[in-house]
Amino acid sequence: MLHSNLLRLVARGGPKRWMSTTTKLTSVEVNDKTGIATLTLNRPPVNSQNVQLLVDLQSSIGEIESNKSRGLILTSACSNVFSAGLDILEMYNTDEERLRTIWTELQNAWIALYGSSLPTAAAINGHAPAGGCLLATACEYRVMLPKRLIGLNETQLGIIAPKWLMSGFLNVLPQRVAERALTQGRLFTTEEALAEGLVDEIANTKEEALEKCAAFIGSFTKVNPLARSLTKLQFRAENIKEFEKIRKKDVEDFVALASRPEVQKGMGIYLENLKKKSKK
Ligand SMILES: CCCC/C=C\CC(=O)SCCNC(=O)CCNC(=O)[C@H](O)C(C)(C)COP(=O)(O)OP(=O)(O)OC[C@H]1O[C@@H](n2cnc3c(N)ncnc32)[C@H](O)[C@@H]1OP(=O)(O)O
Repeated sequence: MLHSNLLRLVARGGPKRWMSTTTKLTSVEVNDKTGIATLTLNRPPVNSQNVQLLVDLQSSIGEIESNKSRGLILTSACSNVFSAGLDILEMYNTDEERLRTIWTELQNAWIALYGSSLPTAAAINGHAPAGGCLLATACEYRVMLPKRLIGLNETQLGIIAPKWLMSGFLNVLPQRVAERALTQGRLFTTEEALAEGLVDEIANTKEEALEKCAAFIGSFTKVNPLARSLTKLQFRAENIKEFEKIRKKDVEDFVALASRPEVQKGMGIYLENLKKKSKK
């Protein structure tokens, strides 16, 4: 009996169980041994964040919080991209109501992750521009694969990242470095990101990145969970309060900006260039 149970565990790749299926654009797997949940973004080819991905992400975070996991690791099912940020195709040539929904769900996903009381870590197994960087910096710890890119490149698209979107970035980078990077729309290589403190460690494989994230979460084993989470949230309270004050206006500001003809035109050109590059 014991032997056949062990064989089943080995066949499943160790003491893991699936908590939700991949019919959604995210999936959750909890390691029975460590109690740590891995939340995987699964929208190939680049995990661009459409409304559904953002809604599924919130639902997976809620699931992990309610199943009493010990921590959350965010990662990607795409081989070379953590997340390419907001789905530009969804923002291009659309109506104001859709833009309102996109931005509201981005806000909801960010606050669910940034304000989570659980220990959170990102195993950044690929590029993480814009909204990808937003999710990674909403976590408490980041481990990234070599020779990938991460940063907030919004100004390159002719758009302005609002204050809340910069919060995580500003939590980890000195103001001087953050200001320069944001105004330049700079994407950091993994190695530059490590040198500046934007990521905490480099790992050579996704598995190693997941292990390093799990070790970070494991470092809280001897800390009282309530004391830990209240301390974390004290650090984040000011940013969360400021965000709550402006969140409705921020949606309307985004809709006004994103529907401007010159911004729409810029998105069209940006998309065309992306497509040209991917066909090369
Ligand atoms: C007023 C608006 C405010 C918006 C504010 C904020 C935040 C945002 O998140 S805006 C999104 C900004 N994102 C980017 O600038 C990233 C763009 N993508 C890339 O740089 C690369 O794709 C990336 C480095 C992530 C990956 O490179 P590759 O692995 O080489 O993949 P490809 O470039 O070949 O892409 C494959 C395929 O995906 C399409 N794609 C890529 N990114 C997006 C995106 N963000 N939205 C929609 N579609 C995207 C790309 O065009 C290719 O499509 P096909 O040509 O049809 O294969």
